[in-house]
Amino acid sequence: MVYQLQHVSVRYQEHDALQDINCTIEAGKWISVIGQTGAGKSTLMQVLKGLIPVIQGEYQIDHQPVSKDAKGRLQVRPEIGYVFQYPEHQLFETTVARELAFAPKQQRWSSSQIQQKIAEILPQVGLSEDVLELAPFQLSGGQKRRVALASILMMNPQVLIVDEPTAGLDPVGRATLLQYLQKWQQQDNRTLILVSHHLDDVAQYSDEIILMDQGVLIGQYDPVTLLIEQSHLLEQSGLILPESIQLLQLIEQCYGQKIEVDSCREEDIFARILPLWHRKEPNDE
Ligand SMILES: Nc1ncnc2c1ncn2[C@@H]1O[C@H](COP(=O)(O)OP(=O)(O)OP(=O)(O)O)[C@@H](O)[C@H]1O
Repeated sequence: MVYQLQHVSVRYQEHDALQDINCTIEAGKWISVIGQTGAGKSTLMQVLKGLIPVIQGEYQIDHQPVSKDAKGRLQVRPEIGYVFQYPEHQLFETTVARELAFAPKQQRWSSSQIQQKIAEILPQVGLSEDVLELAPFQLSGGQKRRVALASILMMNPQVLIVDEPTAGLDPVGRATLLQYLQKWQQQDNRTLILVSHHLDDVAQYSDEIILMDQGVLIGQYDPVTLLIEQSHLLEQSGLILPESIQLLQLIEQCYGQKIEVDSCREEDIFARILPLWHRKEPNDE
């Protein structure tokens, strides 16, 4: 599947939330959307999911225009799973098992189909069957978020939008959740769209990054192009570079030498920095 926005604008009352957006989301990739608060990230995601209409421009799926009326936009929804920011606020059933079964029951799945799917999904999000009979309010923040994610994965979306999934989680919880998302995405050529303020997370996992600023799409880049070669764009948009890349820049300045990198993953950056560090003192030829 290919999702394309062509010259799309969205307005809330008098405020332009998205202005003349062009972007292409291709299947099988991890695409991150970054930008400061109010940049238009969630609005862009709602357009992709078909939740809000575009006032100008066109939304196409596999080169076919998506109808602008509510009925046409409804057809987009099943194939795209959307985990909202703070999804735990949307857990409303009395037990986790009932929560996970809710949407499949609406689609008239049999009980055994539901049980089979729950058994498949729980380990994918790092939950054990022990949580099934617990009430959502008995779970930790991280567990609630995983239950919310599991309830969306139950319906087999091929595209998953996750809006700030790591907000409020500690570093271990963040890494664990993102690793589960990566495993999910890498199976079956799936597409994951991560909305995030955390450039560290984005640098670690993305195939492509969409940078937004004040309703404008600044560009869609691979991580090395944006975080290394065009890092001034991030600074202009008020975003702070990951610490590993700040360190890379500092070492380049100290040694007066450009360090070539082909990945923005923290471990790959350190693998390039350390040999130079061990070899010589700064500016000591
Ligand atoms: N329902 C709405 N009615 C009016 N204005 C809105 C509405 N939703 C969003 N906006 C405005 O549109 C702009 C873009 O909002 P959006 O939520 O898309 O930004 P964002 O980048 O996702 O921000 P955040 O990182 O804080 O979630 C903001 O100025 C916001 O105040």
